Amino acid sequence: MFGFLKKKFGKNEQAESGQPSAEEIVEPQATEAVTPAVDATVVTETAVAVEQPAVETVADAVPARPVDVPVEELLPALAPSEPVPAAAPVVANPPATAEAPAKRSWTDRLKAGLARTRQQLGGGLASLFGLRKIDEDLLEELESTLLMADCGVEATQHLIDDLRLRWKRDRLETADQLQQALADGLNGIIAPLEQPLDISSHQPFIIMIAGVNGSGKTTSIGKLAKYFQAQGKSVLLAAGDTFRAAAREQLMTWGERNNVTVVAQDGGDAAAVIFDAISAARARNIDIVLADTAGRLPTQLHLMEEIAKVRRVIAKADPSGPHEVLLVLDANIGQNALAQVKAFDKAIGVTGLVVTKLDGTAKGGVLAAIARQCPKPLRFIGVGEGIDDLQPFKAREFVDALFEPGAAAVKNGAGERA
Ligand SMILES: Nc1nc2c(ncn2[C@@H]2O[C@H](COP(=O)(O)OP(=O)(O)OP(=O)(O)O)[C@@H](O)[C@H]2O)c(=O)[nH]1
Repeated sequence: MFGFLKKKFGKNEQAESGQPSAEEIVEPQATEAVTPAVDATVVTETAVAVEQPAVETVADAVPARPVDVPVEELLPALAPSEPVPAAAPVVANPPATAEAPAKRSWTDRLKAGLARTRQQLGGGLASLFGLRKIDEDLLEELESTLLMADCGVEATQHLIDDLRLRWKRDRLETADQLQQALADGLNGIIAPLEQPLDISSHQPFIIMIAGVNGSGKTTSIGKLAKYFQAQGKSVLLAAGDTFRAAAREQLMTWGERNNVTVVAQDGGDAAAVIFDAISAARARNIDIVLADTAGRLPTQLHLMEEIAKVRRVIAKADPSGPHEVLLVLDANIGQNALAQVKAFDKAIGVTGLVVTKLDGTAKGGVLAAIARQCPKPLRFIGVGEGIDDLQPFKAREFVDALFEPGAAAVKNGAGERA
């Protein structure tokens, strides 16, 4: 919490005019393995791209790069002898104990992560259902419970209407039956959000990551890098959060952990870093580019304009890109997520969502609100800080974790209609 505040304050005063000082391509373990010839290809390709007339139209976004500058000057960190900056923490082998909790299955972690929302929803329902008969008063109380779990007015109304219908039509009597009906109703609402990200259409597949300060962008990039690597894909990270000094190091740490190349720059222009990262990825036949961006609030209009520009520059680097614009939402913000989706969508055309920190909140119902009011494919959900704590969203799995079968009856020792 305090760390978050610290970061937030450190970043709100973002300098917009910083120029790049030193650009780096950091390859945690493979620095020696990359031959100068490969590096030269990367830079050459970058230079060629810059020569294209179209790029000149975004000169305001990308610092002008003389095309005849020697390779070493353009991207000095490409030289194999260049060491990783001292400021970059090296976590090549994180302590085994740090990863130990991640040995639990995803289902277990999801259940544990959703404990607070389950307590709000499932537990709240258990106490509602357990001791009384199903009637309109109970439905009314249920409505409040759903609203308190941040399901939002629209989704809540929909769920209650659906429940009333099932209660009468299916003659529901027991707490478990009602809970099951609610689970089915919720599943019906959020199932359309389940649209797994297909990265097979382009190579490199460029994923731009956006969101407000501290929503979990950089952490999610680290987790995604591991996730995609596990699918047999090669990944390159672009340290496009050039405003917060620690963000670059944070990304490098994730790069170290996953043995993934990170293209970074000491300060300077996010668009330029991402542009170069795309060129590097193309030269190296990388499958996926994960491009970080600085956090910003939708109310910071100049920063929203800046991120729109970053998006345009990505399109200059690859006319078909970005192939995915992921908005990272902190589940703790509840209903505010809706405003964030709308604002970022307007600025950069959001194509998918990541909802993080579902483990720290009782507001997991916000997924229902998103599904009803601003449906965007929910690609991934995060339920913890561990590297494996981010996985593709699966509606039924989510609902099952929220409503464990039998919870209502067990919790109260009585599930039958009174
Ligand atoms: N509990 C929990 N913490 C998370 C999750 N995802 C991210 N975090 C934490 O949230 C904090 C902020 O994450 P960052 O990845 O730095 O967020 P960011 O959006 O890159 O931040 P800025 O660059 O400041 O905008 C870190 O302490 C993360 O460990 C999650 O799913 N659960």
